Amino acid sequence: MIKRVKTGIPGMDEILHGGIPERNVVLLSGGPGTGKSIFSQQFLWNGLQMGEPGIYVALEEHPVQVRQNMAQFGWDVRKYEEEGLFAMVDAFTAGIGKSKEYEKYIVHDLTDIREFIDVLRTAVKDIGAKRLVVDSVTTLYINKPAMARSIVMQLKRVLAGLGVTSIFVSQISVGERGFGGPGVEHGVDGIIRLDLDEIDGELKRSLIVWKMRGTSHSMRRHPFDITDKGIIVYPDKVLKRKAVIELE
Ligand SMILES: Nc1ncnc2c1ncn2[C@@H]1O[C@H](COP(=O)(O)OP(=O)(O)OP(=O)(O)O)[C@@H](O)[C@H]1O
Repeated sequence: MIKRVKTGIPGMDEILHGGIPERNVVLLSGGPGTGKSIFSQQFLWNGLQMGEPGIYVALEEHPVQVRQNMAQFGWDVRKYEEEGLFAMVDAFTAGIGKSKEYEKYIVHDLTDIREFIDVLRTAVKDIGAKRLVVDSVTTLYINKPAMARSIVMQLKRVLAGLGVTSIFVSQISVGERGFGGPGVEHGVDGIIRLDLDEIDGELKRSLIVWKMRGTSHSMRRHPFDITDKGIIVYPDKVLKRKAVIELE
């Protein structure tokens, strides 16, 4: 029996037939505002509630902002940071400004993937992390798409080797069909895609598990909502992009 890591996101583990197989690297792909950051923060918060330490690698937003955003959903990570069960990796400020005074883990040069990996490895070992989120992995290779696969594979080797289950956030454009480029898509162990579609004059959220090595999973497109408590997925409903169908 493979071990699974429960996302704890209502409805999501049913779609994954129990959870994400341990050590998988999952690409969480979607356009702007589709809920990628909230999904991955909820994954880490739920891990903390289950006694699994986690790491959030912030490349898109200031770590202070990330903590604030999480607290809005009731996910106040500061206590866990003090207890050494949660770590924020600041890959946003490059250590410029006040950050260097209170951030413990800082990546100074994003073009140096070795430094990036070293900081992650140190953080994982320090807190005994079981879960890790890179938000977003796209930022690491936005200016060098030819390096995308190599960067993702290096990260995957190190993280899986350390026993961590990871979510890599992948940013795509509105209407883009893929998930972040062929090199990356084939390299990762799983792909979950979040979508936002205008249907009858209203934006509807849905997600689909496109692949997940090590397990069967729902092959349907499921609607989901974002609420004050985070994401809720509806495993008994299917979004046909024209209408929501209730399953028996
Ligand atoms: N409390 C809330 N209740 C309902 N919806 C919310 C709430 N807070 C945020 N949202 C929705 O979540 C969206 C932002 O989600 P998130 O930051 O996870 O997106 P993202 O996919 O990471 O986007 P980007 O790639 O642009 O950073 C907002 O646009 C809003 O629609």
